Amino acid sequence: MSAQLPPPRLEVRALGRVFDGRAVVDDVSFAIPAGQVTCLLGPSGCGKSTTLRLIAGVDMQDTGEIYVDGKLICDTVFRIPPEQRAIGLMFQDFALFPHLTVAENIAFGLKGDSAAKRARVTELLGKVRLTRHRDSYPHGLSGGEQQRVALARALAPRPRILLMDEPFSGLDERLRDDIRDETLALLKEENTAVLLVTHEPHEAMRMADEILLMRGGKIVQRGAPYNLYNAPVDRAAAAFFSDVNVLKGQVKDALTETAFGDFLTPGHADGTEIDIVIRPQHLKIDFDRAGRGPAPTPQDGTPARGVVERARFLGRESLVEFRMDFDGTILRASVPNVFLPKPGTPMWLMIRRDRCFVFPAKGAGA
Ligand SMILES: Nc1ncnc2c1ncn2[C@@H]1O[C@H](COP(=O)(O)OP(=O)(O)OP(=O)(O)O)[C@@H](O)[C@H]1O
Repeated sequence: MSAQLPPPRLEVRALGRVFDGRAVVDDVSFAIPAGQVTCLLGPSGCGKSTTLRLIAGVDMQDTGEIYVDGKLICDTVFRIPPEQRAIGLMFQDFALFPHLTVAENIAFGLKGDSAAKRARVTELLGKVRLTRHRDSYPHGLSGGEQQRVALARALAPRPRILLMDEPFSGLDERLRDDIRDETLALLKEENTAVLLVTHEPHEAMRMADEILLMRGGKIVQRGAPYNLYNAPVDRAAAAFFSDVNVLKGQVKDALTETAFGDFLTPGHADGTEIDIVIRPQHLKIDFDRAGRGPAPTPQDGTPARGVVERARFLGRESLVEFRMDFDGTILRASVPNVFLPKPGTPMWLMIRRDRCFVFPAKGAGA
């Protein structure tokens, strides 16, 4: 007999919320199993926090259902109140109780006998490395320490699901990556199902098992970070994760001609406007040899000449902007380490064909 998979910890089906006649959350469906971190990623105003609020039960959807461990907790008529949903919450401002000690803050949502409560608080204090701050008050702690108290408090009652709304945005930029990594390790240890809302692609890439990319109330793409970065559904999805260059062209006989050679664009009618999208790190640069550039290759197509407009050192890499001879377009190339050619220097660019994304210009998603 085959073992049956448990239902997902959290499942939402066709969730919708309308404000002032506008669908702010529009047909959103997803599921999160135990131990998985899912990031709801998107620009400001796309409906991330509203989705979280519906799941938390502080707002009610107009359409759709929410399930925890396969049990319906809310549809448009039936609704389990927020405090009975076994859902933990953690927000940007941490919302610690200032008049309670660290241990009392962590114990706040715990039920049961006091020995069990004390044991759970002691366990979590150890896990978030705050044992020596047990009797301190929140105002005496650093931002990172306060974040760890908030995390411990949210996890203390062993919620089935933890909802996190921009939980790192109030922290010092230099600390954030370490705190993200520590938080992720603890979430995995506790085997929690996590829905984390963020507008930062870097954070989603670092934290998520699965990313739900949201735009205009809808999930436009979902998948592992690698897949979203390397196979975006449209130009806006590509541009959400990094700066991009866009070459424009028009389909003729299943090909799109550009200054970098022809691209195969099958399945598009003649005359369709095409965007060829390429990230700056996938441009190759070569020197100009008396007006000549490198030979074309199947991988990189035809080189095109440009002139350095400006070059900046950004730490790990240098960003060089070129004004291209073919039509004055500016293209940006990212080069590891220090590469700072002088403005006006002629150079040749090639684009890595295997790293280009081809989209019809209509429906660019922007
Ligand atoms: N109670 C409300 N009444 C009317 N409009 C609302 C309400 N709550 C949210 N909105 C609108 O819904 C849209 C989505 O808001 P939401 O807070 O979910 O976005 P978000 O993606 O979380 O953005 P941010 O990262 O800026 O918080 C916004 O245009 C917002 O103004």
